Amino acid sequence: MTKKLYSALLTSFNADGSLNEKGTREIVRHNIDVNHIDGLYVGGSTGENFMLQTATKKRIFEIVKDEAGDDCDLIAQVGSIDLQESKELANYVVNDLGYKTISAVTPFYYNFSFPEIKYYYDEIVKDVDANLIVYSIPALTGVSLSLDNFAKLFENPKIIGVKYTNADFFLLERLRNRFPDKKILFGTDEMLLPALSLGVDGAIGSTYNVNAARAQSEIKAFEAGDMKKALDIQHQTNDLISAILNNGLYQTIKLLLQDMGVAAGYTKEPMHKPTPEMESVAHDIYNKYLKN
Ligand SMILES: CC(=O)N[C@@H]([C@@H](O)[C@H](O)[C@H](O)CO)[C@@H](O)CC(=O)C(=O)O
Repeated sequence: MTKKLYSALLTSFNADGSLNEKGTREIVRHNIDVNHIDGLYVGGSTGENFMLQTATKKRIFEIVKDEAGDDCDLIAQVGSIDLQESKELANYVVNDLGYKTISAVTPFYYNFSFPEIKYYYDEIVKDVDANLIVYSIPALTGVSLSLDNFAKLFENPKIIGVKYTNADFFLLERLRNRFPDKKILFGTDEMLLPALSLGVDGAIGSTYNVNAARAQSEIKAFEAGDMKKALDIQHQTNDLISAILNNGLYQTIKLLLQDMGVAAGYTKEPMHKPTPEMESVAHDIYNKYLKN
């Protein structure tokens, strides 16, 4: 399989919202030992990163690096609307922990100009010996980068690609066509097959924590030219994802991991803890789509 599959790593929290180190380590191990994942995207949306204090973010990066070692590729998402925090996190994960690749979400909330966004990225990566992958997720940040915006960001040789979580497949095709040597990792699990057909280098997503086997089979079928099999698998995957989304995304993935024997813990407030109904639905989803 030449296309790489990364899990957007979940973080395990205790009922009181504190970090559950043991559970987070179990999620890492499950991805490596059971999912045979190519890599982990640490500190992203799925890790509930944007609700965490700097010290907690640092502890998670440290735990994951300690647990994973060199067993899989690691990308540390250090983006923040506090540029100083992003630079502090970049310096910590690269110089203290040994991460080789960092990522940063487009700065959001204050409607930054593109020159301010370019400054943000160049500042984050300039003082560390690492490469950076832009994290573009317009639906959640409200920041849509144009093809020319990407071209300007990519002028920095340390900015090696993009985690593209966007339904705009025309822009995706234009990016692939114009930047054949930049890494494009696709972030919408429901649309993996169309993204593969446009030539992405791989995928990063939340549902791969529990559905990596199907995604790997889909990629293998695609690479073997069996589009019918690949589409059949995408249909199965999207039945699963629809059920997960309808039941509560991160809560349900954590409940599914618990059915797999992984202490995935709770989500962080204000996200609600699962209700008995959600727990029952998650068990049904596991039994229907994931039980071996
Ligand atoms: C908002 C969100 O969670 N997006 C996911 C997807 O994997 C998404 O959960 C999946 O496609 C189901 O909708 C990823 O793009 C996010 C991601 O990679 C990250 O955690 O940074």
